[in-house]
Amino acid sequence: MNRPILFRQLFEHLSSTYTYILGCPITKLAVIIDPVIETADRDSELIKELGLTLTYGLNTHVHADHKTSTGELKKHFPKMQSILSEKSGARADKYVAHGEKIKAGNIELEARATPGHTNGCVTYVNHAQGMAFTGDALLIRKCGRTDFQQGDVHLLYKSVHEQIFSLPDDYILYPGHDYTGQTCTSVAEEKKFNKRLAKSEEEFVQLMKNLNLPYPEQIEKAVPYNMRCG
Ligand SMILES: N[C@@H](CCC(=O)N[C@@H](CSS)C(=O)NCC(=O)O)C(=O)O
Repeated sequence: MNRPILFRQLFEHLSSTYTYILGCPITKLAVIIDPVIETADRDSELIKELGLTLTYGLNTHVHADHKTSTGELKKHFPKMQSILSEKSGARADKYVAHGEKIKAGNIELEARATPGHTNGCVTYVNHAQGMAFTGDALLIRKCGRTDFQQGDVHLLYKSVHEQIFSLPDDYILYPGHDYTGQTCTSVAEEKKFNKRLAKSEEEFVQLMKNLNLPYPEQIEKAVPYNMRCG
């Protein structure tokens, strides 16, 4: 019998960020996706309680709204390597290219480049469990903004349609944030109900131009920190 993977979805309330832990039940090797500095102690304690050893700390992109805790987590798990897209232009221990696979025991994540929110955004797909971690490329019923960090509205539309909406309808999508209390969605739901991306490209571009969102509160500290944090 195939034993299920260990999986946790964790929330950091200052930036409304989701952090994910995926662990192999046999080898006890694990990865963490988008960990936040404020919750580094909570996350490392949980990983230890679950008997896991972190091998990789993945940032889906260079975050603008919070500091990553991959640097902090390396103090608890010295063998852990931080990972970012090769297109991120930031410091990391290892860089991933589109199509590359990240493995930790029986956990396998396919890196799919989904630029547009930033140029180094990656969606990680776990085909065995039918899950994808979209970072800020796709949020539940909406998507990441495109007004800073090399944001590109046309590229985001293409990324989501070609790399996320092309996944099987029943794959569960786990976002980088949610501001309304929701936790996950599915490819079928987002293709039908996403208020931005279920529209034509022209409508999407107009809508994104008129979002008028204030900049994230931590942007000035977070971006330079995340650019140099390995
Ligand atoms: N108020 C938050 C920032 C909210 C925000 O801008 N979120 C980003 C993702 S983090 S850079 C985004 O793309 N939002 C899209 C949207 O439509 O909400 C803070 O100050 O941290």
